[in-house]
Amino acid sequence: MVTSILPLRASDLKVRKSRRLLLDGVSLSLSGTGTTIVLGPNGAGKSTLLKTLHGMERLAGGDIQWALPDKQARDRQAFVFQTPILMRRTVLENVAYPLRLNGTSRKDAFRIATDWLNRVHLGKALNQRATDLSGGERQKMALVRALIRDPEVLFLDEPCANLDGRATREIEDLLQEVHAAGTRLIMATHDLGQARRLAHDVIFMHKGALLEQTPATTFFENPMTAQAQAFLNGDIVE
Ligand SMILES: Nc1ncnc2c1ncn2[C@@H]1O[C@H](COP(=O)(O)OP(=O)(O)OP(=O)(O)O)[C@@H](O)[C@H]1O
Repeated sequence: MVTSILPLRASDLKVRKSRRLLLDGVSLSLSGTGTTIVLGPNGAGKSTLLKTLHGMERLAGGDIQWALPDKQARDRQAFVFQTPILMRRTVLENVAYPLRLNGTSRKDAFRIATDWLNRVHLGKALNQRATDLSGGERQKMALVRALIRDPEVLFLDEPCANLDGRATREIEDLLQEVHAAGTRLIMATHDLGQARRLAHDVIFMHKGALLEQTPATTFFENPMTAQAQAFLNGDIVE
């Protein structure tokens, strides 16, 4: 019996907005293990790629196939945005929300949410309004809200942008833990140091095209394309 939504196979994806192709024929496959980091210069299409794979963008062409039917695949994925979406409720209610939607009782949802919040040292903030949290706290809250239904695949779009070193480290530690527990991570970042710390393989995007998908060591030591070499050198990538 097939129980995993992976592998994911995407072929010739095209996404068009305002007559511009934001994804231009992207094909890739993601198997069951590892952490994939999506790199590329500003505007390369990293966010668009993640949102497209998660089913948030309308395809102008191409095809996305999960190993299980779409409904099951959707239920077993989560997405963390660069700027967390906050409900005007308490931290506890925010984190418990996906479980409540799922039909979990209020008592059980609050208990599980409390455990998760303690795990990221937000136990003292349970009853605060989410909107009163700092940037790092908001992102930790968004991350545990995404994790609370134990997704098999977690997409993250620049989750540590604008965070200080300590908050970044806490989030990376949690990501390492959930990866070790079996969650497949696919994450865009601007931070090359973070990419080196977390990546098992790298997708390199440029102008809406996927130029490389290789193991991280190959990418960092021996990138194939001139654009990736320039990017790694800190040059302007044209
Ligand atoms: N709704 C839209 N309409 C038109 N163009 C858009 C739209 N959304 C994004 N774009 C453009 O599509 C391109 C790809 O955007 P995307 O956010 O996917 O890139 P990115 O690699 O994540 O960039 P960044 O690193 O700056 O976050 C950019 O040039 C962006 O300006």
